[in-house]
Amino acid sequence: MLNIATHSFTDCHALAAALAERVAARLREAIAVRGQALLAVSGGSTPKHFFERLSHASLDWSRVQVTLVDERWVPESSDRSNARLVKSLLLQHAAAAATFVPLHQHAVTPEDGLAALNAALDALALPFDVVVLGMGEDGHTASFFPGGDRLADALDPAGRERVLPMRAAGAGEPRITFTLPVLLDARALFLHVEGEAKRRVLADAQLGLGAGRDYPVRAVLERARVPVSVYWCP
Ligand SMILES: O=C(O)[C@H](O)[C@@H](O)[C@H](O)[C@H](O)COP(=O)(O)O
Repeated sequence: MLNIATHSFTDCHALAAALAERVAARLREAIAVRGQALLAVSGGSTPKHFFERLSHASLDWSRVQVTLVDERWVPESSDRSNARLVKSLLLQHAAAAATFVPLHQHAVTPEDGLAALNAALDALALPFDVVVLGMGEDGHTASFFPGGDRLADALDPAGRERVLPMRAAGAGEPRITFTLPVLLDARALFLHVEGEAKRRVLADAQLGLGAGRDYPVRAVLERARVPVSVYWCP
């Protein structure tokens, strides 16, 4: 039995507001208990309204570290950069006081940048308090792409790496991604999915039927130790 709580909205702005409030509450709780909070967000197009709402949340952002679940290996000057997205939409207003830990390093390939990235990640107070995942219509989440060259390593329950490079036909540029064990250590897991096509993909992944059995997102749903809160709107 999968541990999933689904929150459906008819209006995506209402979803963004509700998700931002839930995430903010978890960050406040972490600050109250541990004096700091660690948030990992996804990039792509889905989280834009959510980022805008969360950027106004009233909490002590100076105690919050923000990073990405995964990143495209492009400089911040690229429109494809998730860091650029987070900086422009999330790290503004109240959230401008947060500390951002980017994944992309000044190196040509993710492999070349791995040592520098691992050194930078030592600053993170893992485990994550909150992880917000997205999902693609091919069933990928984070950079766990179907057919990804390091997919098995990234999903390996016994894997020791915090991050791994990933290349896949559907990924565009090379990626860097937190591995599944690190993401599943999170104290709270959210999956933000919008649109009818993705609803069907997620339903197939939940049922584990046909193609759904092999969708990488199913590994998250199956192995999560905390409930996965799915936030969906059409
Ligand atoms: O960098 C990325 O692409 C992401 O972090 C990725 O995992 C994303 O969440 C999905 O691809 C959904 O992307 P959209 O929101 O653009 O559909």
